[in-house]
Amino acid sequence: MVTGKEDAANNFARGACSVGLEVVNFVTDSIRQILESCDSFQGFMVFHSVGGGTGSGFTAFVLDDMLEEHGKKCKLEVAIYPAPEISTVVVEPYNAVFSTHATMDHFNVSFIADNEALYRICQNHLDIDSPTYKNINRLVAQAISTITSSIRFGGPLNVDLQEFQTNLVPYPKIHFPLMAYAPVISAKNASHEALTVVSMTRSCFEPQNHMINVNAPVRKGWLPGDRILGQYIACCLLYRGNVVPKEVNAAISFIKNNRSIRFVSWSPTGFKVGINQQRPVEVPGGDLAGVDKCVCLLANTTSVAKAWTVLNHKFDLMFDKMAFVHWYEAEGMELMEMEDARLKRQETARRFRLLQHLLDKRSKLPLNYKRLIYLTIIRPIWTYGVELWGSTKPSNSSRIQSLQSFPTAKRPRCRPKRSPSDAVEREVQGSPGVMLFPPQLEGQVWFGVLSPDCKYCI
Ligand SMILES: Nc1nc2c(ncn2[C@@H]2O[C@H](COP(=O)(O)OP(=O)(O)OP(=O)(O)O)[C@@H](O)[C@H]2O)c(=O)[nH]1
Repeated sequence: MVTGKEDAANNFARGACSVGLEVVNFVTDSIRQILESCDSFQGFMVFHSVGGGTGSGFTAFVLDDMLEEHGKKCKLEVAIYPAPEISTVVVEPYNAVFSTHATMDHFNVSFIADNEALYRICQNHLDIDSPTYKNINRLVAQAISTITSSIRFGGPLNVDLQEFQTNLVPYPKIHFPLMAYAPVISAKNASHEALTVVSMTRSCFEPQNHMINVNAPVRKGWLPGDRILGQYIACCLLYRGNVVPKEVNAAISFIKNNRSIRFVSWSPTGFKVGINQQRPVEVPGGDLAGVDKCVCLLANTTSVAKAWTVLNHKFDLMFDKMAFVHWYEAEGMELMEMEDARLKRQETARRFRLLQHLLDKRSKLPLNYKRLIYLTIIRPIWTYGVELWGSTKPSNSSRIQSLQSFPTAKRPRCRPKRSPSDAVEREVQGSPGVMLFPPQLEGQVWFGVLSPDCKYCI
């Protein structure tokens, strides 16, 4: 354990440059010593908040230092993000944006939570009027314990750390899944609750049980005309305790058939499941009741863009007036760096929003915008392979593969009757007679006019 008396005064730059510099060697040496004593070192799990100076700046600094040695190891992050309404630090938006900018390339998966959502869960389910950090930390700890249980105990369907990233991250940098945990029941109500796998799973998908608040109202002017409806891209359901695969399958089909829970159309399997037979353990005398089973949901959903929209807006309000910027400059940060961080953050939020528009069937997005999405996101994935294919049926992958190798060069004016790009094409074909060709056509997207007598045209 490394401790110190001086803090970073809520300043990312102080944690990342001046004060951080004094202790970074001591910290990295301690980490190295721990790693040397590991039998089977899988990767790092980093827990921090991004609102203050130490959690944001110093974490980024230490990670930079460790990168050379352990660049290939899996790095997971559990981060406390600024909540939309409650805030304990004025410069929180700066620290959060700089921290995300600095660590975006280091972390493979970032599980995000915010204190507002955690307070709400404690109030609604544990009947605590004024939750403290102890209450909310215990709740988050239960979820993290479920995530790591497969490393510590055996089970019929174990999930290791590497598998999270493969299953949860469909595109580079879209790696911010939300967390939900069930059951959250207070010790005094435990005897009244009937606990089934279906009910637990369903409650994880209810937005009010998510550990990040994505339901905050988007205020007028923040994102004109942009209604962010969450669509699940990929989910990990990690069960613990007295759970059998048959019950899990029933719960998943219940979720899939529930019309209020929306999934993207292009992720056919959508669920990664882990089952561990070790029952959850409660803190003696704690708020959470002891139960014989639990589930933790990790879900990559487009609704997370809402959280960033709120954060970016707050950042812009201050940065446009250059408010508080001198504190960061005084600690060695340059204005260019700050501007760069803002742009990178906006870019990530934009990518999430693009996906949302593309996937919403009622989308009125202009054709050129959809084409841009196809070019920048979808096509590279199809061309260079996507990790989610690992979980598709072999028959499906060979079909996708064969369609990718379709000798389109011979018929550059037509497309196959059925192609993996159907969903995209349906969206893109906003106007009659316009169509999109498969990605192999000399690195270009082709638009052409349908030929009525061509057997490859629909
Ligand atoms: N969930 C949770 N949030 C916390 C806890 N401690 C602090 N926070 C939140 O984390 C954010 C930053 O907290 P600080 O403790 O000021 O940050 P720090 O990383 O220590 O940075 P400096 O104080 O500037 O060195 C605030 O929004 C707090 O509300 C905790 O124990 N649990």
